[in-house]
This record gives sequence, C-alpha cells and structure tokens, in this order.
Amino acid sequence: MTSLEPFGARLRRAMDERGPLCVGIDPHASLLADWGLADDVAGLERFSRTVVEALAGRVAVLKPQSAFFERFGSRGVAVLEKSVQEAREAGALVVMDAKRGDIGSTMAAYAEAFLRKDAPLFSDALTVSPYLGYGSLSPAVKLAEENGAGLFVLALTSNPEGGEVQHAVRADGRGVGATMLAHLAAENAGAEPLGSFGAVVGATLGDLSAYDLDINGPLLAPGIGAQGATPADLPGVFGAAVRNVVPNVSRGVLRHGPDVGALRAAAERFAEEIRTAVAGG
Ligand SMILES: O=C(O)c1cc(=O)[nH]c(=O)n1[C@@H]1O[C@H](COP(=O)(O)O)[C@@H](O)[C@H]1O
Repeated sequence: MTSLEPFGARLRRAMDERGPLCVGIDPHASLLADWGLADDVAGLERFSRTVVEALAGRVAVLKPQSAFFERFGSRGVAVLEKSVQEAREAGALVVMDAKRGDIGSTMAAYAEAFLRKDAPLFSDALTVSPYLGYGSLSPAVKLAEENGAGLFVLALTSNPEGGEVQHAVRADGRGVGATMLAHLAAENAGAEPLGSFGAVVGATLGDLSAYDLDINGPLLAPGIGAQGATPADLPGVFGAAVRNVVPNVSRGVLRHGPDVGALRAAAERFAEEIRTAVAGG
C-alpha cells in the first residue's frame, strides 16, 4: 500500500486550494426532521450522502461527528464508513470527530480503528482527548505518523464548561490547556509546511493572547454559527496564528439543507467571510 504524504502537508495544500473551511456532518435528530427525513438509518444515510455530494468536492475538510452515527448501532457505523470513503474519494480530507482518549494500551486500539490505512474507518485525522495525560496519546501519534494521518487534540474547547479543566493551573504555574499546546508544538517541531498534530481551540473563546498558539500545526476552531462565534471573530481570537486555523461550521451550514445548492451557497458564504476576515487579520 502506498503511504500517504503527511497529513499536515496535505491539509496545508487543501487549505491553500480550497480555503480552510471545515464543515461538520452532524446529523442531529432535529436536523433530520427539518430536512423531512425520518430519524432512522435511511434518514441518516440520505442526510450524510447529501452533505458529501454537496461539499466534498469543494471544502478542504469534512468532519463527521461519530456519535450521531453510533446512535443507530452497527448500521449507523456502516453509513459512517461509506460517508468517510465517499468524502475522501471526492477530494475532501476527513477529520473523524470521535474524541477518543484512554490509557495508552487502549488508545492503541482506538488508533488502529481510525488511523491505520487499511481500517474500514480510516480517516485523515481524528479528534482526541488528552485529559488522561498527553502521553497517553502517544500510540495514536505514532500510528498517525506511520500512516500519513493526523490528530486534533482538545486543548481549549468551545464550550463554557471546558474552562474548569483547561484553564486550571498546575502546581508549576502552567495552565493545563497551555500545556497541551506546548506538547503539540514539540510534536510538530521542524515539520514543513505544517505539522500533522493539531489543537482544537474554540472560536468562541475571545482573546487568547495569553496562550502560545504557534504550534506549527493546524488549529481546528469550532463554535462558528450555532455556538455564536462568527468568522469576523477569528483574527481577534487567534492573532497571527489565524493562518493555521481550520474554522468548523456544522449546524450553521447544515440548517440550509436538504437542497444541495443551498448547502453549497451557505458554505460559500462562510468561506467568503472567512477569507475576508483572515485577509484583514
Ligand atoms: O472537536 C470538535 O470538533 C469540537 C470541539 C469543541 O471544542 N467544540 C465543538 O463544538 N466541537 C464539535 O464541533 C461541532 C460544532 O457544531 P456546531 O455548533 O453545530 O457548528 C460539533 O460536532 C462539536 O462536537
């Protein structure tokens, strides 16, 4: 099997060619209803296929949220597998949003599930939680490196509750979220044009100038649209690191379905606002 170019290099190129927007595939029950679909596997499949058809040839990244597929058991996971494969074939990079995190020996199995090139759910990158300790992720780092894949590590999440963990200060005076960013900067040191080990940093968080976001890796920024942040907020939140930001919008785009043209138009509006904000930032 031919090995893939490192994820960071593939992502940089996709961002340059298509713009940095990541659209989430989040088939909420309420969205299925809004689209006139039943809350069942057939509805899930139609929803996911429509998003892939509308956007996989256009946006840099699609991010399926695994929970919405797992909700339907093995048949939902089969839909997820198919969606990942179709999205990748159509040219999008796929970030699997499964937020895995466990002791190292179990983490190795999660990594096998998503990051080994011949796994049914192989994805270009996986979201992971470092809150069992950053070092517990090392089997995933290793497997990602071997397979040209990447990780997005939860550092400073978009939800208001995240602060009680991520803003906590360690005995040595360093913040917990800042510690995760420092681990990622070390992981990505020397990688060109961009490292493969990204951080998740919410677009909702306001001024982050107290944090060193210069990790030489991508910054996945959820929170735009339904959670209240806008593309215009990006330069203020990310400062100079805005050039490495992959802004995620899920419901803000998906609520425009099921019409393929309307989904494309919504994604294009966000993409244009992001271009304007980043160029001025
Ligand atoms: O890792 C993520 O993608 C993520 C991290 C985070 O801090 N906040 C966050 O909202 N997300 C995900 O990003 C998506 C945001 O969806 P919308 O609020 O609908 O745009 C959801 O799939 C969340 O699970």
